[in-house]
Amino acid sequence: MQFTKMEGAGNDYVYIDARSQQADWPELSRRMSDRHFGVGSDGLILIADSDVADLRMVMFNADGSQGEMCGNGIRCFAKYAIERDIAAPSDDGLTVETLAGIRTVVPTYDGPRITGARVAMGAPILAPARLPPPVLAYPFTMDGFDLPLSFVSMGNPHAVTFIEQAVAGFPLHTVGPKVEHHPMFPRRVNFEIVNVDAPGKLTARVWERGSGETLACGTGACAIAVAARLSGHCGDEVDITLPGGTLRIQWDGMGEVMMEGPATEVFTGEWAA
Ligand SMILES: N[C@H](CCC[C@H](N)C(=O)O)C(=O)O
Repeated sequence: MQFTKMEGAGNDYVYIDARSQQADWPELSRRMSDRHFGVGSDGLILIADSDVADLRMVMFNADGSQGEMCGNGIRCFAKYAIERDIAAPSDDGLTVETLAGIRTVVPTYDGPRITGARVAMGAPILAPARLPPPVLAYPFTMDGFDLPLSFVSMGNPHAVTFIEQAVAGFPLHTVGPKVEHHPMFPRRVNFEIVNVDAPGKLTARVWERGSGETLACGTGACAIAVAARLSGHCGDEVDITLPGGTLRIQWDGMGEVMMEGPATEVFTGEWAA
């Protein structure tokens, strides 16, 4: 089975054209994501046909669970589809059906090559089930750390915390899974820790639901930007520096969140297992 490895700000996925083939995709994501016995990736992304958009993106985390949306992934998805003439973007961009809704991706070019994209990521959802929105700085502690949480959904759930301690030294690999699996989050949660370096300049790390720490998270960066603006840490535009790269996010406090970032094809291969 042919696959293509791509990454957006270091958040790397295996891409497979599934329009005319079927497989046990959750199991394949688990096996292909393994960084020793498989290809090595944060998960699997399928190109599929859609009745309501140019194409449909189906996304699986490394543990085989399905994510509603993937911000870094959708930029690479658009590059994959356009460069292989699977779909042609209109002047408004490529429309992609996801479980979070239809998203529009506008590719950015360096000559003939697509090197990134600008994505309309939808409006944030601030109302978790049983708490009055917006939920900012919800009192929460874990392993002795004070981690006031802001809840933001971009179609997938995020819990964002702003901390004084440098995120680089935070024990994310011990605290992250405990937040991801906390009973407060019946569908688990993506967990972001953030430093406010300066107005409009944030540094963050992400523990992703179903994949562990990734080098970047597109929906997570959007959730961070929304929580930061609502908390007074930034205005309408913010650069979020993650271990794998920097994503530029814009949100005017009302409409859709806009995300800009890179998209890179690394290699193609044949899955033999
Ligand atoms: N782990 C996420 C899906 C991938 C999101 C992330 N890689 C992105 O770029 O948005 C979830 O289960 O909601």
